[in-house]
Amino acid sequence: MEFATFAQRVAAIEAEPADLEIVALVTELFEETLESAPLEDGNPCSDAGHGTATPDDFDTPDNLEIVARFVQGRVFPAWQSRTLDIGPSTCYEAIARAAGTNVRTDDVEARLADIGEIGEVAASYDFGGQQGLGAFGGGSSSANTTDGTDLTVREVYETLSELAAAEGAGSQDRKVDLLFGLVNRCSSEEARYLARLVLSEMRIGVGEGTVRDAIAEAFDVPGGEVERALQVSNDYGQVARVARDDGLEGLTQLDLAVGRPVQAMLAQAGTVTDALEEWEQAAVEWKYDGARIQLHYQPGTNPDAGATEVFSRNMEDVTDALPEVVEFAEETLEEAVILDGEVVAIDDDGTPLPFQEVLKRFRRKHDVEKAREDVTVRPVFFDCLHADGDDLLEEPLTIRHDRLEAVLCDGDERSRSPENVDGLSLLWQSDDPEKIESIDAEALEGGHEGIMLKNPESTYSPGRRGKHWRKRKPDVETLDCVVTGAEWGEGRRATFLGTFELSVRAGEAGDELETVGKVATGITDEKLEELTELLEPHITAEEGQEVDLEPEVVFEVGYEEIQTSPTYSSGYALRFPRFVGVRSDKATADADSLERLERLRD
Ligand SMILES: Nc1ncnc2c1ncn2[C@@H]1O[C@H](COP(=O)(O)OP(=O)(O)OP(=O)(O)O)[C@@H](O)[C@H]1O
Repeated sequence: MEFATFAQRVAAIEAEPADLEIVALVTELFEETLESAPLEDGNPCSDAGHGTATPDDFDTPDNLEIVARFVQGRVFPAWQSRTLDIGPSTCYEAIARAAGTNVRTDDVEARLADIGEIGEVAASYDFGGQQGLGAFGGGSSSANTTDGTDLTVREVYETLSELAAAEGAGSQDRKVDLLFGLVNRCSSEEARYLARLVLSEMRIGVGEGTVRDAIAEAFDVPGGEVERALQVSNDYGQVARVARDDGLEGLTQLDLAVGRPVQAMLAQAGTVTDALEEWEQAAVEWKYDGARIQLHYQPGTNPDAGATEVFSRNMEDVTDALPEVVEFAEETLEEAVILDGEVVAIDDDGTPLPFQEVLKRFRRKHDVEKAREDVTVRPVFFDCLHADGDDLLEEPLTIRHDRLEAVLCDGDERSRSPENVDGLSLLWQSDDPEKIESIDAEALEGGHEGIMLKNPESTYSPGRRGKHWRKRKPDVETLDCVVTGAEWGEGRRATFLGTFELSVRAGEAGDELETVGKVATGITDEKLEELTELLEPHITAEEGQEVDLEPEVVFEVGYEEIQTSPTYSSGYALRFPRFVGVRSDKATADADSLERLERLRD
């Protein structure tokens, strides 16, 4: 499929306001991939991610798989840790180079400050005159060869894969060269969507539900089964291809794979009364104050050679940052498992430390051993999604928990009481509010955050913030907001960013951002320096003291009240917002939504 055709279809989708029509247009787009040229042989690119995923995951993607991801603004499957790792400046530089010898990166940035959206900026240049300069980029990629043929979605995918693989010295130059090679072959319209794709800003209103419905429609398979297949595979491309090639039967055979992370099940805020009203009994667990982890363990042929991978709740690979978790897995586990849990920082006595301590370790890439000396972590597991070939998502919580307990203690230890099983989160079942209150008090006393109330009968729903898991914390609710702008301080604080603009997710697909306020209180000078260091690389435009920021960093903020307000684009404002911390374990997609803000207001 030509990239120009893709850009044209996507433009029509973007212009369409009605949800049902959008599904119809995405369905047509998927059907159209069938008519486009079949796979070229000998394609050098591999879809391999890492670890122990099944061979299915290593297939070379075809047009449908690529398009099913591109249309959602993704290049690679959600479960892969692979990223393009392109900052906005790389993209601006490639656009400037392709736009002509007299266009500089500054010009692109100036247009962005003016227009406010990178797609529109890219589309405002004419790249046609540069066709003969393809070799300029010096890359070997097909995108850099200018044989006069039109750019295809496959070439875009291959070049972006090559770009993602660039590492080490000179890799940034290589990325610019490769991207330049692509932009150079684009029409203005193609450049619009290419720029948005590489900066993860597709935002055409196509959410996960739209793609699910379009796959069901295009290949005549039940939506429910598509949904299940998406949950276990976490790959829209693969599910679309299987639905097309093997229909319903193929979809039902898609299973979890050790090494391929699954989206985490999430919780709502809740009370004991609500839980007991809805369920006969509640499963009660401590709410550990750490960071969510998903552990994948595959035993090796020799007992010491098991493969362990640890993922964050964003499915990022955090294995290297958490050697204690790897050691725990190697010492404790014997069968292939996928476990869901929390990694908690502890002091020398094993008492839990506050959440901010875990973050010092969580995504660390350098000096892990040194950091380990300063902060010790330990894993606690509360769910088992897969054990020894059995997928357990459809099993009730109590069965999954029993399996978890069995996995965490070997044969001899089975008789031990659960309290003594290392790494096991305890679970009590009760219909007695007083008993639950006493578990809560015990949790708080033990340094935990509160309790979780879970429906004992509930299945595991990846990616869902449903009613079956409720969290009960003594604090008032906080909001996790995306930082979309900031202001340089004054006087003593002139070199620090000081006031931070906060936004929540909005729109049908949750991929738009609307502002809700600015936070400036609750931040020490030391913290401001740290935040400036964190945010400065994400500045996209500056005017006077104000800066625009790429939406990459999530702040947890407290507030006294949510008011309606014409000042911010969401229509609401946080009253007395207060900085609580950086949620470095969260991506923009995990930030709170306008819908939640409205719910909290009620
Ligand atoms: N026993 C437990 N069962 C499930 N989740 C737990 C448990 N103990 C701690 N947690 C943590 O609590 C989180 C559930 O709350 P929620 O889904 O709202 O996540 P969140 O947005 O990170 O919320 P919060 O800021 O309250 O942690 C889980 O993601 C997990 O990290």
